[in-house]
Amino acid sequence: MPRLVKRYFCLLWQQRTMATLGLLLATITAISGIALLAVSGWFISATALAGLSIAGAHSFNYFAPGAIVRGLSITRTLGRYGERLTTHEATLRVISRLRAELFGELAKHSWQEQPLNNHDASSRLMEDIKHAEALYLSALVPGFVMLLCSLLYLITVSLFVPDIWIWLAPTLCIAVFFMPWLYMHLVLQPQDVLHQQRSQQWSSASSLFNNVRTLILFQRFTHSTQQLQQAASTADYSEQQASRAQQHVMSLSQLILAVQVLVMLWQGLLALSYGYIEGAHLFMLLLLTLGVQEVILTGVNSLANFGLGYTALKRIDYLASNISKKDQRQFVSADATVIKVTQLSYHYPQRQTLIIDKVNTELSAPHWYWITAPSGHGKTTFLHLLMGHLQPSDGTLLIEKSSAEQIGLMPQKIDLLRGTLRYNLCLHQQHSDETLQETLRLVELEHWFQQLPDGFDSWLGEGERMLSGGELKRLGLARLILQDPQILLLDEPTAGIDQLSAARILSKLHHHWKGKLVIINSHDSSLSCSTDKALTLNQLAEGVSEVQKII
Ligand SMILES: Nc1ncnc2c1ncn2[C@@H]1O[C@H](COP(=O)(O)OP(=O)(O)OP(=O)(O)O)[C@@H](O)[C@H]1O
Repeated sequence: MPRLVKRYFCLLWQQRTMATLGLLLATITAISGIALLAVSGWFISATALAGLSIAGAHSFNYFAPGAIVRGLSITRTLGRYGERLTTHEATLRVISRLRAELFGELAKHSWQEQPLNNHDASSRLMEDIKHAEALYLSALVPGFVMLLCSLLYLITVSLFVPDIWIWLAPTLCIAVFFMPWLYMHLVLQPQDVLHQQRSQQWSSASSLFNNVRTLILFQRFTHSTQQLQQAASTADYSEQQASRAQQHVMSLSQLILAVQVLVMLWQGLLALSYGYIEGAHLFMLLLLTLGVQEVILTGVNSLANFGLGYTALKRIDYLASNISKKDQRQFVSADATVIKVTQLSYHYPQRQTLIIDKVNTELSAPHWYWITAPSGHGKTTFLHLLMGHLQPSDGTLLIEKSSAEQIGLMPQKIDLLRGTLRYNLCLHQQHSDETLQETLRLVELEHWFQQLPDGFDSWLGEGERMLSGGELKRLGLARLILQDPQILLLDEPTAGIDQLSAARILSKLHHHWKGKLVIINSHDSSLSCSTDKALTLNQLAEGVSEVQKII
């Protein structure tokens, strides 16, 4: 059994009192509903028969059945309220724990390795979580009620008409087991595929709208809209198929239930002709059959929902167990900050070729290392391995006299958060205005800062004040300066900044980060200082690379 399925039932077990009470009340509600229909039907027909003669009308006991009908009606109402309270409470408790655990696991996801954050994948995930959460409320409760009511129905009718269960059991089994299976395969699974198609369509449409200008510029707009239309008509066709299948399955269900009523009527009439039962009882049994069928019709979806929920949990489990890799970097105490890389190899899960292959090197503070290599040769990948965002396929990364918190990365692409400049610089940390001003001076953003209307409280981001490419890089550097880690990893820190400014900023940072270990990915090693060291990532053969210390 998949780990998450076990975990789900474990969480449900923790709420067993509430969940069992919910099941019990749901069963009581359903049974009293069915009984109400049957007894009131019998009561009406028995009263009518009694009313045919004066003696019968006088001798008939109206009070007992009347009280039973009233009692059943009250039980059903109370049961329904109680059931809602308990089942919803239990579901809420299980869901909140399950969601917290799932999102906790997903937070460990290595976004570099699997692009889970794209619309298709996240929409699929949300749909799966929804199906999984519906397990108790939409599958277990109605499924349990359906099975129990069907069993009690068989026992009850057999008490009145012996051996009738032999005739009714096959149709009941088809309605209870085969129809949910059919419903899942013909209706729910195509609907699942449809959800995928619609979400792909949505992401293509949003990509189209976001890139209208580029597409028009390259004269590909008409082509893209045609593709979108094609995707839309495929999804429309799937939707038609799914709704047609749903109609067919529902008609088949009705047919099976009609057969069940006919079997009941046929066997009941036979029993009546042999004098085993009275007419009023036969009428009651027929109403009982109709009542049970209502429960079965709701239950059919529930067993199908169970299948969907189970598959969804299995899928999330697979995802979670494949993404939460343990940090393989080893941190040891020592006198100096050193990174020892031994036989380090890495390949992205989607690709078989190694991006980094058996790399051996030692990088120590207080030095600046410049990694230069042609584009696409794994420089960024190497930094993400050092940062712990990616885990090595092979080899070891030993980091001496430092901890995971003491390693900071300035990524190639600097994201601007929609918020104030202070928020964008501090990222939820506290720094005085003097420190922020000093930092802006280091990255030469002080002139830009002076033009801001509200100083550090000026809003930045889409629709507000945007920064140029070079200014964004400086903001990224400023964030790292404020974070102040022991080991600094800089990915293209000066791209987009003019050479003179870049040289000035780096010279200031050399002074500011004195004593630290700095590793830079850059295509412009001419900016390096005479004391810096260079590393080249040489691609030796297809997919084979090596870090080589050349100075
Ligand atoms: N998330 C990913 N999934 C699969 N392959 C990837 C992923 N990220 C990068 N790659 C591939 O790994 C290789 C190395 O990429 P990387 O970004 O490390 O190169 P780089 O040397 O930093 O390039 P650049 O100088 O252009 O920034 C490239 O061929 C790239 O296509």
